[in-house]
Amino acid sequence: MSRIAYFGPQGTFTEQAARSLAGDEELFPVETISAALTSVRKGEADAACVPVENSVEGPVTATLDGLAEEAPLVAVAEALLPVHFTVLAREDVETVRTVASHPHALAQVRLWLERNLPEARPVVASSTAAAAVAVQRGEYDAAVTAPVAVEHYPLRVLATGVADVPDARTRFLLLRPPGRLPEPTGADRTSIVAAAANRTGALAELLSELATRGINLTRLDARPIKGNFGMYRFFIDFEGHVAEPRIGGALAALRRRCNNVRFLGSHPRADGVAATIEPGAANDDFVNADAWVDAVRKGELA
Ligand SMILES: O=C(O)C(=O)C[C@]1(C(=O)O)C=C[C@@H](O)C=C1
Repeated sequence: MSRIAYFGPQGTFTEQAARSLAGDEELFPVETISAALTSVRKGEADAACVPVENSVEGPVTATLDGLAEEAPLVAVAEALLPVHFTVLAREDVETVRTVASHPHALAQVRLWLERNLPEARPVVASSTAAAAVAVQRGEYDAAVTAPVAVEHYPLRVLATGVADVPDARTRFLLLRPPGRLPEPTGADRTSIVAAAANRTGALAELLSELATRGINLTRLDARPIKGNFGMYRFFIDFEGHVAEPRIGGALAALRRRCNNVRFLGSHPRADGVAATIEPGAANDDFVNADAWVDAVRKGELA
């Protein structure tokens, strides 16, 4: 049976995302994002489920860095979860003095903590569920967790539905080694990571390859190339599927221009939003234009 490694332990948001993406695969938790990616690279898992971006706190850098380095992995599916938290504490705690969670979770409840647990010092844990485990062990007084965590960690519920920003969401990826790609649906997302050359206008040139083909970006993040101070790689997500001529053409152009470009997948969007098509930038426009050039080359048209 195939297996999906997810960023755990049990009771994380990532587990919920993995359950929503899994078919009959067996799920197993690992302690870190990097361990989830490694288990696929080593063949211990067929796929990994990890968070990639949050609407309040931005990119999950461990995922981005882990995808840019070592053996390639590609995203074949994504999940988008609404994020509101439950705050759990040990029964014996009267005043909460320490509250643990994943850094992305703490960032999403900063105001709530200041107002409701003013004496609590925030402490970073490897995940929301790891924070609940630490509270059970007596290391901290309270944890900011996913709502499902209470089913795994019987702690006292101090608050539910906690979120500084209503409608916060996190997007998760299901990653596999390169192989067959999901079919295009018309509402797809393609992801790449590219290192632009270190010269004036290099990033603008790279982005213009997408803009001139009418390709709408959905995310752009820069991450340092470790060991090269001042050098960055760019993670770019955009609408469309590599099977489409305009997307294929853009990737070929980026391959020509960039020091380094890695394909990170084309898969259906979880929100089902169809790609924006600018006038003259539909797939048929590209196919017809190529057919015209072919005919011109053969002397059949002018
Ligand atoms: O710790 C978890 O429960 C996770 O799944 C990680 C994570 C994240 O990395 O953003 C997922 C969703 C929430 O935004 C908080 C934490």
